[in-house]
Amino acid sequence: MYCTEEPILKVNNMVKQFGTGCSNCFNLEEERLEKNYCPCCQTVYACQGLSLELYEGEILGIVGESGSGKSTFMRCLYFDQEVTKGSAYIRAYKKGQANIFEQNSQQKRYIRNQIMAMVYQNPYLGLRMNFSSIGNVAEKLIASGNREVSYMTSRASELLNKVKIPSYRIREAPQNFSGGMQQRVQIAKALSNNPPILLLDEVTTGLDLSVQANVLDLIKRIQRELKISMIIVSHDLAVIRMLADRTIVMLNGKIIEQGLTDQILEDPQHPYTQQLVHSLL
Ligand SMILES: Nc1ncnc2c1ncn2[C@@H]1O[C@H](COP(=O)(O)OP(=O)(O)OP(=O)(O)O)[C@@H](O)[C@H]1O
Repeated sequence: MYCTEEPILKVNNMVKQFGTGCSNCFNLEEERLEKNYCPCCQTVYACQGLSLELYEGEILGIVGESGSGKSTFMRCLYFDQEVTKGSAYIRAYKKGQANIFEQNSQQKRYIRNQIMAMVYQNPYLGLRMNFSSIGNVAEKLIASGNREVSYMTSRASELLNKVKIPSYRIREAPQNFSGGMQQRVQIAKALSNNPPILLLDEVTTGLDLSVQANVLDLIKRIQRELKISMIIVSHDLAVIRMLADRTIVMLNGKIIEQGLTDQILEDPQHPYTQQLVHSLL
């Protein structure tokens, strides 16, 4: 299925560096490639030329240890940070003909509202904690031009219902909710404008195991129902195993292995991936 279709998202050679670099950065490339920073000037090369594709209706998992560059990749893709170099094209945006990283801030806002949505590990980044939950979802609808109160109320209630926030609590602020509920409100908010792409960054990290399982089930159910394409980032291969059709393994800002999730789990090629898989057993 995935090979014959045009991808809905294509990222080419994304580079993100923190620091200005020095003349030694590239002379010491071998040494630097072993890590993700230049030992001379300490510039961090968080993403070192990442290229990937996302296909319609699939869940793509990105796994890697802390510091491997997963979150930086997501933040750059969602314009929370500016890329240093690279391009990305989305089929639903200008028919995939425009590099989204080169768009002006108004266009980037449009892409964040209509084309992609993000669920963050830290709900404080995705929600206004002291607004009502229904207000949080409505905010995203307003940002995309909706003004009709009755529509916004019914759409927000429908989405909060979908993520199993009890109807008698939808006017409560997320600051009163448990971690799992806050993540569910974030998911409802992210879905409000029916984006074709959903980005999920360590969304279950820090939650109790049973709460984690509920959120993962919810993500799976939503993907099945809405056929939305997702990129899910986690340091936990068990999370990726449960959700992802395809998996990318990152280390030191680079992709070291990728393939169907089953393939990666059954026959990991890179020593780091082998270590990850063995730690699951
Ligand atoms: N604002 C920043 N300034 C300098 N270095 C940064 C900054 N943000 C991230 N880094 C560095 O970039 C590298 C990649 O970080 P990133 O957070 O993307 O990794 P990660 O795989 O998502 O890990 P984690 O799950 O722990 O966040 C790390 O070496 C990190 O220290």
